[in-house]
Formats: sequence, C-alpha cells, structure tokens
Amino acid sequence: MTESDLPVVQLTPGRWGDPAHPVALPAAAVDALKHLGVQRPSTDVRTSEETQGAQDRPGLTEAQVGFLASVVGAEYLASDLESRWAHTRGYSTTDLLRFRAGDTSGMPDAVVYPASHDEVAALLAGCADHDLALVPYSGGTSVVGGLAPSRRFVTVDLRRLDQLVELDEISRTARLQAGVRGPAAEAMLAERGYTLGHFPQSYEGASIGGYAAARSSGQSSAGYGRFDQMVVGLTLATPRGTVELGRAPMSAAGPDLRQLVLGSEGAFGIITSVVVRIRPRPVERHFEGWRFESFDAGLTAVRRLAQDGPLPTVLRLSDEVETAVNLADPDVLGGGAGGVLAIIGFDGPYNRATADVLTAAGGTNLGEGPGETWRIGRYRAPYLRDPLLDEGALVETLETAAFWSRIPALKTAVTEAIVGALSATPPLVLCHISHVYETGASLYFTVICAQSDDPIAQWRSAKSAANQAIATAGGTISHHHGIGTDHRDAYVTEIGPLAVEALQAVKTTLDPDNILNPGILLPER
Ligand SMILES: Cc1cc2nc3c(=O)[nH]c(=O)nc-3n(C[C@H](O)[C@H](O)[C@H](O)COP(=O)(O)OP(=O)(O)OC[C@H]3O[C@@H](n4cnc5c(N)ncnc54)[C@H](O)[C@@H]3O)c2cc1C
Repeated sequence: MTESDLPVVQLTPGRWGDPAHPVALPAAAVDALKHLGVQRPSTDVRTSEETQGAQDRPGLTEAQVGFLASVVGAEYLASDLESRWAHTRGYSTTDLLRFRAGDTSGMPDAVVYPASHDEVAALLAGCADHDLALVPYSGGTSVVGGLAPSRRFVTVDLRRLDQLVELDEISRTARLQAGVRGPAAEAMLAERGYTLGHFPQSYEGASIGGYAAARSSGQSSAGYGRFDQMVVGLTLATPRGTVELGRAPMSAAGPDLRQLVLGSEGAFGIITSVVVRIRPRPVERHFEGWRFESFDAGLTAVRRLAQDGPLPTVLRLSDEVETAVNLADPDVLGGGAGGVLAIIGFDGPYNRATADVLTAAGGTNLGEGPGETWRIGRYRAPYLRDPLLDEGALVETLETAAFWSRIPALKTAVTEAIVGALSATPPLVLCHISHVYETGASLYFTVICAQSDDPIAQWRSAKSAANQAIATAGGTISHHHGIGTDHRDAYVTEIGPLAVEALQAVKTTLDPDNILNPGILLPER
C-alpha cells in the first residue's frame, strides 16, 4: 500500500484521525505511564482559559449574512453551532485540551464554503465594507494557533476547491486547487502516473493550500524537498485583487514573490491554487532500519549523506530516548544493546552507495523489518495522542532547525529547558531528525509527562522555556509547523523590528483593512 491508496479522512473535531479506526494504547504503554506518575484524570473538563459562552455572543448581522450568502449561496453559508464548533482552532495539544473543556473562545461566527477563485476574491473584496474578518481554512490541521485570530471572524473553508486543474506532462507540473487534501492530490496524480511526494504526518487531513501557506515539510523531504521547494507558481486572492506568480521555474526578475507568499499563513491573501512540480510515480520503494551506537554517531552519518550524498528519499534518525520508547521490539537493535535507530527509504531502486556511507560511518544494517514497520505505522502514531490524553498524560511536539554545527548544543539546550520547566512532572523528551540539508537539519521533539491540574498552563511554561532555549542556541522558532499565534512573539523577536515593519507594509498594501487572519503570523497593527 502506498500513500495514493490512503483515503481522505474526515477529521472529527477535537480528536485526531479517522474515527472509524481508533488506535488503542498498548498495555505496555499504559504501564510505562505509571512510571511517569500519570493518573487518569477524574474529569477531562479542565482549563485555565476563560470559557466564553458561544451562545452569549451576538451573531452576524442581517447585512453580513446577506453579503456572505450573496457570494457563496445561502446553502454554502453555515452558522449552526456544529459547523462553527468543527472549525474551532486546530489540532495542537492545547487545542485538544480546550476542545475537551468546551472552550468556545476560538469559534468562528460562521463558515463559508466558496467554490471558486472568483468567489474567494469576491468575499475578500466585500468583507471590509461589512466589517468581517476572515480566516482561510484548508485542512484545519494547524498546530500553532493558525486558525484562531485575535478578533471575531468568519471561516473560509476551501474544501470545494478540490480540483486538479491541469497537468503539464512536458514540464512535469500540475495546478492543484487549495482545498485538495493530501491523499486526494496523490490519487489524482497517480491516475496519470505521477506523484507529488509530499507526505507530512498530517497527510490524512491537511491540504494543498495549508501546505503552501505554512511551508509544510513531509517525511520524504530528503528526496522531494519541502513543500515550498515543490511550488513553482501560485494564485493569491487578496482584498485588493489577484496576484499571479510563477511565470517560469526560475527568474531573475526581482525578488521571488512566491517565497513571500509561501509561509504567509493567510496574512496577505488566500492562495486559491498552486502549481507544483510533479515526478513519475516510483515503481519500487525500499525502506530499511540502521543501528548506530549513539545519536551523535548517527548524526555524523546523516550529515555525511546530506552533504556528500547520495541522499535517500527518506532519512530519519531517532535519539536514544525515542528509539527506546518507539521500538515495539527492543531486540531489533541487537539483543537490547542500546543504540539508536535510523530509517532510510528509497522511491525507486535501492542505492547501495547510500548504504556504504552509513556502514563507513559505523552503522549496522537491520534490514527491511524496522523500515517497513515505520512506513506502515507512521500515520497511526499521532492517533496515540488522544488515548494518552485520556489516560492523563500530557503529550505534545515542537520542532526547530539550525546549522549542523549548532545541532548538538541546540538539542541539549531544548531538552534541558523542557525537563527544567516540567520538573514537577518529570518528562520523557524524545527527539529525531527527519529533514536534512547540506548546511543543517531540523530537530523534532516529543514530550510526554503526567498532566498537572492545569495542563494548558503546564505546556505553556514548557514551550516558553523551549522557545527561549531555541533562540539562545541559534535555532529558528519553526522549521515546518509555522508561526500562527503561538509562535508570533518569538518570530517577531527572531526577525527583528525592521523586518516586521517590512512585512506589515506588505500586509497593509494587500490587506489595508486587516481583515485577513488578524493577529496570525504578525501582531495586529
Ligand atoms: C497530527 C499532526 C501531524 C502533523 N505533521 C506535520 C508534518 O509532518 N509536517 C508538517 O509540515 N506539518 C505537520 N503538521 C502541521 C500541519 O498539518 C501543517 O502545518 C499543514 O501544512 C497545515 O495544512 P492545513 O491544510 O491543515 O492548513 P490549515 O490548518 O487549514 O491552515 C494553516 C494556516 O494557513 C492558513 N491557510 C490555510 N489555507 C490557506 C490558503 N489557501 N491560503 C492562505 N492561507 C491559508 C490558515 O488560516 C492557517 O493560518 C501536523 C499536524 C498534526 C495535527
């Protein structure tokens, strides 16, 4: 089975994954949680946030409803509680905890479902006159508060923009509309013999527009690149008109404005379609596991491949803690002798030269077993978060990137910051590398500990300590989750006031009335 065989999953609000296929915690994991002091919560309705009664707020005015319905049609305007609740925030752990607590503070006043670029453009053109703020919503899988603006708003759900518009076999490009979900994109391309090769762990729910807006990175990034590297063109609807970008694959005609839109998280406009580079579907794929004595040894090997090649399509290295926690069968590494697990994968023929580099760097080939186990299980792993929360564990992830020379110190600093901030509930901190470049890599951390009485405040303090450590140790606040509202202040510090002012100027030009994603990516003016 490959990614193009996977279905689009209709995510349920407040719980990740396909409700028809829940994943239960293995008994060993429940036992392990006891060692962390995890106890089933007496009630799952706990939050430090003010719960704002959804019903207490005044709804949209007649004029606002009339305007929205006139653009999308009355049947594609939803203001019932269920639709609004289903579009409330995204899928970070704090989002899920707020959801469990019935916290409606990030709920839209209505949801509209435009069917075309023109309808999106018409919404944007008229919203300022009707005093409406808008939030674009592609798959709704943001984990950084990217769907929770600082003002009341209407959600623009792009699911009806679900077409493969054109495929240029000579140039190997495809134009996909923003609301095409990951599996639907792969299935449509597979019918024509192509693949996009973009497989984030949120693949079942995330969409093309969100990938572009948040600069997503998938698990085959070593072979296919990050999503922004796949985009050669895009169409952006803004309150002041439409911007078409990408006349040629590369251009020296001034700065690359595509890169200004990629990662703009709905602050400058709504991306209605993107033109992506596509590749022929691989006829064969190979995945295998490798053992290294330590994370540091594996890091040297992974860096060699990133810098001197040949790179596989998938390249992933777990640290000691992640290896120990994730391996169902510790003997896979050779009689419980410790060490760390690396996964390599090839879309296409197996490349022995890659294996030779790993062997020369001290790696031991564990064969296809661990590679296939990882390949098959990788979309199921996030399903474990909800049962872990049910049991009373706090589990969340964070990520960063840095130059190779800073990676070891950055990893230590972030781990120590999290452990220090969560000393009352000693955590497990797992780490892996799965996106590499010639000059550096991304570090991805998973944190598991017992929930305190106020898990939202508990995570906020751990995240704030981690953010500080990232800044001090020379990392970036995000490699692929983006900024949203959660990382906004750290982002402002990272890029500095002049750069913020420049971005604000772009926003003022394209969105003069600040109707798009207010407070997301950039502070409100
Ligand atoms: C379980 C899980 C696993 C994840 N794994 C990964 C991973 O492996 N790699 C990774 O990169 N990310 C991952 N993410 C984060 C998330 O899936 C990505 O950020 C993804 O790119 C978001 O896509 P989306 O379609 O869901 O966007 P949304 O959540 O709908 O939107 C994200 C942001 O972009 C804005 N936006 C959405 N559509 C548009 C548009 N068309 N034009 C302009 N702005 C828009 C939104 O307003 C919001 O601010 C994961 C999330 C979860 C919950």
